[in-house]
Amino acid sequence: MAASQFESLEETLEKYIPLDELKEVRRILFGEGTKMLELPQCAQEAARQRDFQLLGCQFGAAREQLRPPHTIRVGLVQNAVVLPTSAPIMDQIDALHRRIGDIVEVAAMCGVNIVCFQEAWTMPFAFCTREKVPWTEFAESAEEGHTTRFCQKLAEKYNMVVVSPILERDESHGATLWNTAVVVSNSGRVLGKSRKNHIPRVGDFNESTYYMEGDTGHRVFQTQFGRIAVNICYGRHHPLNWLMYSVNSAEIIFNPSATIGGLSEPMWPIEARNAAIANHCFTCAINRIGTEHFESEFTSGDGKKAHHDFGHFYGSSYVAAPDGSRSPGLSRTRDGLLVAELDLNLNRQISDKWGFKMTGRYDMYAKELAEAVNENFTPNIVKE
Ligand SMILES: NC(=O)NCCC(=O)O
Repeated sequence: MAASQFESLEETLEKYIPLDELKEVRRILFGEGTKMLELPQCAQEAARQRDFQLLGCQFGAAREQLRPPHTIRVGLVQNAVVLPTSAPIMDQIDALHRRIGDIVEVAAMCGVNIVCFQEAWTMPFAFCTREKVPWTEFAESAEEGHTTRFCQKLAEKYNMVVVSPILERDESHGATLWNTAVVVSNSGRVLGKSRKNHIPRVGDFNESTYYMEGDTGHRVFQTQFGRIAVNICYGRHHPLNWLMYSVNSAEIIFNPSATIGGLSEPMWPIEARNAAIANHCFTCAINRIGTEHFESEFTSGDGKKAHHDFGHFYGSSYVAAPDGSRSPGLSRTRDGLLVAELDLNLNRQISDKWGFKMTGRYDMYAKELAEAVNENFTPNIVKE
């Protein structure tokens, strides 16, 4: 079966594992913390009509005497591009706006407080081509662009924080390009932006042709619903990147991504989940779906034949919790909305239990790392 047809690991497990063993398999693979979340009938019907998967799950926390539950809902959106990559740029962007508008309306029916879209959601993931034209024309101002205006309308209409990862054009700094997530508050105002810290140089991910490593550090955004941060795609391979958002007190770290089966699929279920465990926070990993075809052939610089596509973006978006549990993944092949209810009290409860923030030797790591980046560093190896 082709990768682009295999629906999901969860579906295969359910199909073939006997019911009495499935419970244990699920406990070991996904942890005990997640329950399915009942979503309104009208939302389910709308998702069916609009042809996307709608999945709900719930992460609880123990009741406390002094703090009320801190329950909020996040929405993770994964989607394929709507029009061919050769269509006029504005038509491609507007078609994606319409698709996302339809999905966000359903997120609102499900009571979502914070929604996050996939990396560079307004465009095909064209960086594999290394062509500047026409792809750089998809770039927009983070503060005043057409897409930010669109997200502001959604945010205000639905009282929802919107995390919108785009290709940014920064006119104030020499019209430079960045891979940026814009965070729009539920008031409709732009709260700020966070740029991708780590730029891939692997396989067909030739993004360094277009933009450089981000300069916004590890900022965290205080929203009405909780403190959030955005670790864009390739940053998920860097445990210290996750750590630094957590050092700045993020309660939820979103990881909008674009990645393909041939490259990263076995790593996908582990990295964001491990980050949730290691940092006592929630993480939300989002990946696009589909196969995007580009008119000009490009090579991967590996001696193999030139080709017109990247391979299959495998979706599988999921939420992971600090206790090690995780939601089921969305489909590998369909557009989808994952609605997850989180009790953010779980973060401190797990921190009190495991104490990684206490047992972590940050002073020692900081000192040794400061030495390691020194020009005269020699590795600390004991030899006979
Ligand atoms: N978009 C992006 O950074 N992809 C790189 C490949 C990966 O991280 O799996």
